[in-house]
Amino acid sequence: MTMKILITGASGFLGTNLCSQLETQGHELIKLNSKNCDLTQPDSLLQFNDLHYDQIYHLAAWTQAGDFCLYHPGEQWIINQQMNTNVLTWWQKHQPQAKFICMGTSCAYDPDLPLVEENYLTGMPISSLFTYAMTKRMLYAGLLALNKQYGLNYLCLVPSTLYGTGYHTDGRQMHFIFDLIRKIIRGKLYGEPVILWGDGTQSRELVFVEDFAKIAMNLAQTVNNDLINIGAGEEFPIRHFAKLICERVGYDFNDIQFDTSRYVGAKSKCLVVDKLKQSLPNFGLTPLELGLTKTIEWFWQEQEKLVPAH
Ligand SMILES: C[C@H]1O[C@H](OP(=O)(O)OP(=O)(O)OC[C@H]2O[C@@H](n3cnc4c(=O)[nH]c(N)nc43)[C@H](O)[C@@H]2O)[C@@H](O)[C@@H](O)C1=O
Repeated sequence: MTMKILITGASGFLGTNLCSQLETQGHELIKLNSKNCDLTQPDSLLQFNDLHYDQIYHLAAWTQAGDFCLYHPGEQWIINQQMNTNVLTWWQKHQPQAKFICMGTSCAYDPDLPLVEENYLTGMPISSLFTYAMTKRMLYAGLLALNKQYGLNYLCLVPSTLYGTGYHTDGRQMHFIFDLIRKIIRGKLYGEPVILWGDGTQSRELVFVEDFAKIAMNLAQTVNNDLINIGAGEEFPIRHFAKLICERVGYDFNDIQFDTSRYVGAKSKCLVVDKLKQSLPNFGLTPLELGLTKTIEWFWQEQEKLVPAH
């Protein structure tokens, strides 16, 4: 069955991948981005009322990786609250028949508790990401409220860090895996020192973006009114990722320096994925080694933008 689907954040990293897979399935897409629809404006979505959507994917969020959240909490609160409120209001008023699928964040969890769905609204998020985390908790609170009062149907997906081809190339701060690749390639090409943040023992897990998009599309068809973690279920220290990249780029891992004065964030961040496994028992993720090889190949293709000589 082909569907009418509206997507916010459609030109972002996940949005691009998701749209291309939805298009392959023949769905009719309305793709929104910050250029064709300013979601901070209350009436910005009214122009899309002509269609009645089967699904709305709300992917847009105002954030960047690295230490960006430390320095922009005020803007993050205002912009994300405005966007989420406007999108939810429009859904309730004009598109209540649509299934609403949106993104949570792993940093909403209290790092001292197990990262299991029941704890999403429990305890305190890590202080460096507090504001962003709380806006995502409020988005989820909005889903619960609209479901309770109006019976609207939602799905909230909580991703671990995504990686793969098609990440942004416009100079915004990068999630660690892309920054590691960028720095190690620069070390290889230009002999620049490779300086990573922290002592490299902090751990993260990765999910290949194409896998994430497939999982999201699958769960959107089968799961109603729930919040589900989407992770690999296995995390590795930053050093491990750096070693894998060094092997593929041809750079000596022993030449890497670690700056313990830089942003570290959570020491560990591995989502409990029991619910995901119950919902999709047969789904296998792209192995890390393969996903990393593909991501590095894409980096080389984008060399001019991602690792320019100056
Ligand atoms: C999904 C989630 O993702 C983000 O949270 P994060 O996981 O803390 O951020 P990250 O990917 O930038 O770093 C992961 C780890 O890697 C270490 N690290 C080492 N060396 C580099 C480095 O060179 N660059 C970066 N960026 N990190 C480095 C860094 O110190 C940290 O320990 C938030 O944007 C948040 O908004 C969010 O939702």
